[in-house]
Amino acid sequence: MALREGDLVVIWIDPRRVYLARVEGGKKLETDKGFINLGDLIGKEYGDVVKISKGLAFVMRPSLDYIYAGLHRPSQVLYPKDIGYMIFKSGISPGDIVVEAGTGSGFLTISLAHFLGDRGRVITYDVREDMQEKARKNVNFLGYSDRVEFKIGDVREKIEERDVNAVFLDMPDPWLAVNNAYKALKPSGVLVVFVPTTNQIEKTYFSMKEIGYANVEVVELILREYQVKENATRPRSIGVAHTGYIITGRKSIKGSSEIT
Ligand SMILES: C[S@@+](CC[C@H](N)C(=O)[O-])C[C@H]1O[C@@H](n2cnc3c(N)ncnc32)[C@H](O)[C@@H]1O
Repeated sequence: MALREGDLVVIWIDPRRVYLARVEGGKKLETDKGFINLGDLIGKEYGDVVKISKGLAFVMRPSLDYIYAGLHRPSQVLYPKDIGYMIFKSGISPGDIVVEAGTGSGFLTISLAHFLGDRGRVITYDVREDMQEKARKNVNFLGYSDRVEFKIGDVREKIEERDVNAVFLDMPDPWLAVNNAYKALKPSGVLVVFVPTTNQIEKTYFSMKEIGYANVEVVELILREYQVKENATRPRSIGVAHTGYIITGRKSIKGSSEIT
């Protein structure tokens, strides 16, 4: 289908130059490899290769991986390998309602909104208004504003929602919020927590067990990227060595003391 004014596109020049933009008459995307007039994309199609001032660019339909690469990130963000597993373990489906804290740059928020679809809803809390303003820009830019509700609030003190399908916590002291998450969840709903250090695991794990979560598990996902060269294919020597740990558990209405 031909591209129209307002369509979202990924402009791929090379692996280190991937840009997220909207087709817009009179607007330019400037890069160190040349510029592209975004209005010139009207009538082109996803998959086309177009001329830019100093070479060529591939015009792609935005998928979550390139949306991720193209957005601004004012805070430490979750990595795709962790987000993928967190969504998988949460048991959520399109159309579900989830609560999240903290919003940060909104990368998990966006991934959840993308996955939950038009009928789904993400209620995202942060204590910092400035963080949410930046995340809101990312959410609006992607056209997901109807799927996301921003709330300023400390989830250690209160989570207003009830009967939600899943709660996601990426904040410094999640063990102080697991009780409020328990109250917010539907029976059998899943709490998913991300923490970067091992001392946070123990505090979170034992708080969850004490409150009555069942199936409490902790994992770390290790991702290794490869460079592929003839007769020299091997793991890349640079990359992200550590991200964090994922703790998951389900709300059990009877309490989890007899269930491990
Ligand atoms: C590491 S960032 C979250 C990044 C986010 N998951 C992403 O992928 O972009 C942590 C955020 O938690 C917020 N935060 C810290 N304590 C909180 C609390 N008690 N309640 C709500 N938000 C909190 C911080 O202001 C910060 O924006």
